[in-house]
Amino acid sequence: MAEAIIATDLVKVYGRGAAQVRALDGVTVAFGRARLTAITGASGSGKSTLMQCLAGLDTPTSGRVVLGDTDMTALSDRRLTRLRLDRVGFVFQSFNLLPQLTARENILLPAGLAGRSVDKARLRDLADLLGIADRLRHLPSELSGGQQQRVAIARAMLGRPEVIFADEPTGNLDSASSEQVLELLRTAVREFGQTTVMVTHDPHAASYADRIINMTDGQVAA
Ligand SMILES: Nc1ncnc2c1ncn2[C@@H]1O[C@H](COP(=O)(O)OP(=O)(O)OP(=O)(O)O)[C@@H](O)[C@H]1O
Repeated sequence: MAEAIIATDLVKVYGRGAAQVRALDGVTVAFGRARLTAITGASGSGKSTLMQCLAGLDTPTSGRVVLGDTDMTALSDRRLTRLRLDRVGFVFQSFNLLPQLTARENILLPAGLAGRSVDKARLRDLADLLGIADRLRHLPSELSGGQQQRVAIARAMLGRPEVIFADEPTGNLDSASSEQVLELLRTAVREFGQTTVMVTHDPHAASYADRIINMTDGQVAA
């Protein structure tokens, strides 16, 4: 199957009564395997809500999300947590590294939580590819923002998850570090066939994608 994720008729409503917001207003969209897809749109258009629903971090009010052959919207919270650990990788704007752990320990954390054995050779190769091989023993506070984000990308890639979700991955980076991070996400797609979905409001970041999905008022614009 050429699609890694298929979302059908996704609706997400926050709040009630007069304060009600339809953050997603009937979104149907598919994400191709081994492709880098960017989700763009104005502030408040529903980008983050869509990503949260696709990644199983939030539950849509109605509609369906299918990852591979699994209907995520039919899963219990416990199974959804397990699915995220086993099959999804995350990269966030704020890096989300644990400050008391070294770069290496941060990279290994999801594998530890999932009870997966670690491919040490892959860890070395990834660290080389991402240019952090000599930083692995350092704490996040001893790394630049760009290095921290590359550690977060290594963490997301190590277990070869079916999909990597990146939420504004360059939002806290200077332009040189942003270029590096975007090149590395492209490399992940090209070299490892890693399906990647990136939320960004930056047109330049979106230009690295194979495909751009534009959100307007909770809908995918034509
Ligand atoms: N937890 C929440 N409770 C209530 N309303 C919310 C919540 N999360 C998002 N919203 C609303 O849903 C709409 C879509 O928000 P969302 O964060 O998905 O937009 P976005 O496109 O990612 O915006 P930005 O680029 O500013 O991050 C907005 O109107 C927002 O205020």
